[in-house]
Amino acid sequence: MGNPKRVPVGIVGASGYGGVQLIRLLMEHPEVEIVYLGGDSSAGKPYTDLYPHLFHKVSLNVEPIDIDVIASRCEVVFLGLPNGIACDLAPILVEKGCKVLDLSADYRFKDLETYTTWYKKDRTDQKTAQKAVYGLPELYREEIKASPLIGCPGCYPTASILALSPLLKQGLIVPETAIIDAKSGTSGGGRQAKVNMLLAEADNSLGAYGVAKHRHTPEIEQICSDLAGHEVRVQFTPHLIPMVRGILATVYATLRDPGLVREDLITIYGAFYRSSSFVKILPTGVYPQTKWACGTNLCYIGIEVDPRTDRIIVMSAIDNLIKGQAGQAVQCLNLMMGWDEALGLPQMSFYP
Ligand SMILES: NC(=O)C1=CN([C@@H]2O[C@H](COP(=O)(O)OP(=O)(O)OC[C@H]3O[C@@H](n4cnc5c(N)ncnc54)[C@H](OP(=O)(O)O)[C@@H]3O)[C@@H](O)[C@H]2O)C=CC1
Ligand SMILES: CC(=O)N[C@@H](CCC(=O)OP(=O)(O)O)C(=O)O
Repeated sequence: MGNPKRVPVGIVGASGYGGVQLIRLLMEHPEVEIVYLGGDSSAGKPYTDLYPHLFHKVSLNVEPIDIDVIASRCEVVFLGLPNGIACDLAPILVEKGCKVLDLSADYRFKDLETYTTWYKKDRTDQKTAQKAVYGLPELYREEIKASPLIGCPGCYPTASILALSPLLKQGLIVPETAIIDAKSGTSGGGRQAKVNMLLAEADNSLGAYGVAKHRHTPEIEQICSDLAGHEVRVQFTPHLIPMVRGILATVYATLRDPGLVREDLITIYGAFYRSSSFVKILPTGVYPQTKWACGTNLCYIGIEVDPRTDRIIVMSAIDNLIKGQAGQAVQCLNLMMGWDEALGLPQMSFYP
């Protein structure tokens, strides 16, 4: 029997990287109890068949995805599934009174036409999608508190948007000049086997992919447009880098006022993120490394200005599986439940 005071939580897609990261975080969270783990091909297996090192922590089996079972047992449901599946499950779960946090792209877009264009899936859940809030607490804290359904951001958008937000909100850059050059570790691609993620393919190499067509572009543009108050287009290029965890996004943009120096911008960023304890603005001349963020829910931001080109260069580092995925979802849950936003979320990496 579990502690009856804890909130019963289910994880659908528990066998994936997002799922196992949620388990790690939620097992240390004082207010919740995991009561359901759901999967597809892994259904029926003891969870520790999939992640044997957790044998002393997790005794649950993976169960088939049965919406009535999930809704009857869980007050909160995390969906860590491939894109295009949550939109069939979330409307029913929300209708049955569950709070839902979707890790996929299904509830990130206000405009479902944009979703359909990029994700090639027609949607019939417009009513549910309207209730969804983009799960980036640093920008939408109050909206998250009031919503039953959170569309948690993608990993690249989290790093990129946190780097650009103060600039766009305060009109400090020419928005169309923004270029995002981002690198991700291979866990960003999930646990399912893919040829480009084989050690022999990815190790000792670095390359771009999805150039001028990655699906995170419209997601980043949606939030940038919201911040700027008009439509914004950005150039986003992701790269796969031979490490397991972490994203480094380096963002370039032209400053409207060439008189601004890096110390001014560090002050502006510090003020913008004053109430956001997970965003760490680095001091003058310090640039972030992914290792500092790995294992934490932090986003480290370093700022530089090149007076020869009048460009600002903002470097943003996160752990793609924590601030870029499972940790951010737990941060949102804390807000939805009225708990301390930082509850159960790690703030110190294992570095060095
Ligand atoms: N990895 C990352 O850095 C980030 C990922 N995301 C997003 O989070 C979501 C989960 O990602 P991640 O954990 O990496 O993915 P994984 O590939 O590691 O896991 C996918 C999960 O979905 C289940 N699944 C696969 N196909 C189906 C299906 N047809 N029906 C039901 N369940 C299915 C799998 O179950 P089984 O194993 O039992 O078949 C598994 O539990 C994705 O939408 C991803 O885009 C968001 C931010 C960052
Ligand atoms: C390295 C790698 O493959 N990364 C993934 C991004 C993961 C993610 O955040 O994807 P969603 O928007 O689907 O949630 C990719 O580029 O497809």
